[in-house]
Amino acid sequence: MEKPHTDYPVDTSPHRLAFLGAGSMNGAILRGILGSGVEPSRITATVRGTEKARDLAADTGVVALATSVDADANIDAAMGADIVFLGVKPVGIQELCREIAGALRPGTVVVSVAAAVTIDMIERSLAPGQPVVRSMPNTPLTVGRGAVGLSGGTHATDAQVDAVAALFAGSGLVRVVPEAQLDAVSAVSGSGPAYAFYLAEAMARAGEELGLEPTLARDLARATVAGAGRMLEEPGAEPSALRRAVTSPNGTTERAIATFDAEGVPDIIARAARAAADRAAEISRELAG
Ligand SMILES: NC(=O)C1=CN([C@@H]2O[C@H](COP(=O)(O)OP(=O)(O)OC[C@H]3O[C@@H](n4cnc5c(N)ncnc54)[C@H](OP(=O)(O)O)[C@@H]3O)[C@@H](O)[C@H]2O)C=CC1
Ligand SMILES: O=C(O)[C@@H]1CCC=N1
Repeated sequence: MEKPHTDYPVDTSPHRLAFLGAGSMNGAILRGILGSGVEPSRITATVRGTEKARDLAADTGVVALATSVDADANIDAAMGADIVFLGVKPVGIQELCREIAGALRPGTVVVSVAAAVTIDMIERSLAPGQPVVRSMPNTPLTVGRGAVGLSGGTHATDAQVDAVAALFAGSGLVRVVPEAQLDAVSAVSGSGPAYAFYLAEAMARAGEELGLEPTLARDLARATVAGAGRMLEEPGAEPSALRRAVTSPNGTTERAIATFDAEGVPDIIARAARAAADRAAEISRELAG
């Protein structure tokens, strides 16, 4: 797989990894890491359902355990691991931490991918001194095109944060940020793939309204959003310059962009991102009780 832009060397060390919860997000991280060349034999994953565990093992080659039939699955997976990725919903993170706390070695790094669960909440649910990294990844990691913000906890050394960054680096852009910025990262890149897919959905509907066959409208929209995204990966690519290159003076695109501007689309996007960040803060308050 072609390597995305990153400032971190890609991990080549023989860490053993555990993915506790392997749904949309942890599943995407797992597949991205495998795509960057990490051996499946280094990875144990857990899910609740047996069928999901079977499918995951068949699809990826990792060991996949189901908590519904093996009550100790999370403990068994965490016990041998150097780095443990917590990939359950925010409301389940602290309980999962308490479940595995006694199985972790002092040097095992616990990486949360959950929105809104603070480092403090995670550290308080683990043994004192356990290294924690809080991350905000996104699902394009699965195709090696992710974006990840991460922050080290109180007991995580720079080397441990770098080791986690290096794991992500094989499948996406990685930036270490202050924890206070992670809700903003979530609002831009964590949720961001959904915004791009939403645009593709809306463009397809617009094509249909203009008389295109539904399949044609969907294919055109999909190819266009994917193609535009690919252009943004070229060295030195600037969204505004690429947009201007499509926009002929007094042409068709100019009329479309003027409509977006007149309808306040940039403001709507800013308000949507603000709503996402506010929701993260709200979930943090709910979890803190
Ligand atoms: N989806 C996204 O784009 C992003 C998600 N996140 C974060 O990722 C986390 C997971 O979200 P997402 O992947 O969307 O959710 P999913 O529901 O897709 O995945 C959750 C996974 O956790 C498993 N699971 C639930 N409880 C347990 C348990 N006690 N032990 C082991 N496995 C368990 C589920 O198993 P089963 O499948 O068998 O039910 C499932 O595989 C959330 O905290 C979210 O904030 C962060 C950034 C982006
Ligand atoms: O929607 C959510 O809560 C998660 C966090 C960012 C993307 N998905």
